[in-house]
Amino acid sequence: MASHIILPPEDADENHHQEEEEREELGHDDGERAPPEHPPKAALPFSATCVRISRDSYPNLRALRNASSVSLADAAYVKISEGDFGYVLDDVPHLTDYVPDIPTYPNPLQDHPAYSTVKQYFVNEDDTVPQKVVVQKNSRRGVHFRRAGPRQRIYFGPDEVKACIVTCGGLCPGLNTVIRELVCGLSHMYNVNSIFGIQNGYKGFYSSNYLPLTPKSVNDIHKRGGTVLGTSRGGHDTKKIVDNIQDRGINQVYIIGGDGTQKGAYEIFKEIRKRGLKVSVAGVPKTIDNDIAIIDKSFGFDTAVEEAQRAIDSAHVEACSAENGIGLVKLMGRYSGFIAMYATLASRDVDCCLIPESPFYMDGEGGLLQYIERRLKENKHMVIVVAEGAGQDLIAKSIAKSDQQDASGNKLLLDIGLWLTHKIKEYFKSKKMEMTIKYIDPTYMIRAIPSNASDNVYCTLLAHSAIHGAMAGYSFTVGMVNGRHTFIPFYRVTSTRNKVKVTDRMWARLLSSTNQPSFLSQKDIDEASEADRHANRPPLPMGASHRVASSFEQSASTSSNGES
Ligand SMILES: Nc1ncnc2c1ncn2[C@@H]1O[C@H](COP(=O)(O)OP(=O)(O)OP(=O)(O)O)[C@@H](O)[C@H]1O
Ligand SMILES: O=P(O)(O)OC[C@H]1O[C@](O)(CO)[C@@H](O)[C@@H]1O
Ligand SMILES: [Mg+2]
Repeated sequence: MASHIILPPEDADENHHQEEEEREELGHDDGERAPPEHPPKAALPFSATCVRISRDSYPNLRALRNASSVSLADAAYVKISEGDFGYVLDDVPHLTDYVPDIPTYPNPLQDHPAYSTVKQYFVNEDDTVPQKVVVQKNSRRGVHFRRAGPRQRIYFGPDEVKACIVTCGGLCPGLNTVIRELVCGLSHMYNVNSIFGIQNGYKGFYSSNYLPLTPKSVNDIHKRGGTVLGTSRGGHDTKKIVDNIQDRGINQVYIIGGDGTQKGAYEIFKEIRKRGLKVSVAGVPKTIDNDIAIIDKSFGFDTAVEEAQRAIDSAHVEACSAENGIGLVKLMGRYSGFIAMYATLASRDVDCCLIPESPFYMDGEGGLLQYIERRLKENKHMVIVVAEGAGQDLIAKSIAKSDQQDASGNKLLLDIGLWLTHKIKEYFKSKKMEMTIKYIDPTYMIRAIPSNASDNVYCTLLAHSAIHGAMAGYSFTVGMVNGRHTFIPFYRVTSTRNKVKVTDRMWARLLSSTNQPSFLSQKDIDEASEADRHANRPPLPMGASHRVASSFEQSASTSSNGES
């Protein structure tokens, strides 16, 4: 039988007595809103034995935190189930973990004219999806996530649901499609009529009126770029947000946004759980940079790569039409160069791609300037694609450092495109070599457009999975893992960022397609491998159980969205 492990919360006081421990484990504090008088026993939605690890049975909690990036406070929300042959389920929280005696209802989809004909429409409660699909003969089964999809029984009555939707962070193609499909899906599949839009990001929870949304009012929005709800950075005030959720009787919260937004969603969930509220929180991960951990790909990414082609094509035309012409295109990617890498691979006209994950240098043997000179002498033109986060260390050396941040605390970047243009011009002037450089910065153009056909379908599936999960009482970030939709614990998508691995075959393909130098020394490669190893190490439970820990270690050896 599977065993279910709930790790205890952080507490420095080793002599804390049992009752307080239990209250804390359930996330209660002594704030204004009193927790339920009798903390309920977790009714596990997964057939499992619940093993609560006490301070005695697990004395080395600080070591756990040190060995992994999950804080001990967050460890209270981690749900791990073990099965045979090294099977581990990294489960998501459920309302029954902390709200007692919730009635359940048959899923109305069983009588729905469209869905009831589907054979095996409902997902088996025990279905899970492996994080790692490439295995060897003797591999342990490894880490799994709960499979998304409609459940036979739901935890909200037909007229009970009051849902809200918020979009946060930067724009991304497909935001409006997700909003549309959440509204239409809730209404058409579960007969929910009370749906509200939160305006302008997190701060809209407490500073703006909630916007009533109906299938009619969102009918055409997927054809438009941006978000009809508005978005913003900053303004996340957990207490105020949850006060408003509680005061307005909202019981399903759909949160669309990137890594920062999902961190915010996690904080909201924790506060909701602390207060013992019957509210599901469903995160839909969004980021054009495709840097969200665990998931195969974020929505809007395909559209962005496609749109980037237009800029690269223009750069190529400009470069080919001038004597020693250089076309330079800057694409988005603050910490991860996925858009630049995929746009380069798709285009085949690019001679050099620079990304944040692969350091480069300008001068001397093997440097960028020498490569550009050689390429111009060979081809008479060249195209360079640079991700906005690339080369920031180089700029910082030559320009007085400005450590500015945006409202969410993200570092504001210096313009690598302008800096490169200047450096390249200077170099060829000193060499007295004729050349022309055209710098194209389409950054906002690639994210302000509506999503393409495949992203539209992807957005629909993500929205539907989010709805099914919330109706079934889970709180989670939805995401595709190895081609299957899953419910992923918040802490998993927020604790690391997905990056291009310069030691993987995909980057090697790029180098072979552009013929650019790798700019990497053996030391850089070793450091990159080490960084990959750390970034991939799941933030979990060294020592919670040898079997669990080793399954996590094993899952770390292959990332789901890195290599093909
Ligand atoms: N650690 C955090 N805890 C709580 N809220 C956060 C945290 N980090 C960011 N947020 C909130 O999430 C929202 C969006 O964050 P951010 O601006 O970083 O964008 P994002 O969601 O990462 O999207 P993207 O980077 O793709 O544009 C902001 O309102 C911000 O206040
Ligand atoms: O200028 P804004 O709106 O803050 O957005 C810029 C950032 O947003 C992102 O697109 C992520 O959404 C980054 O690549 C980029 O640096
Ligand atoms: Mg972000």
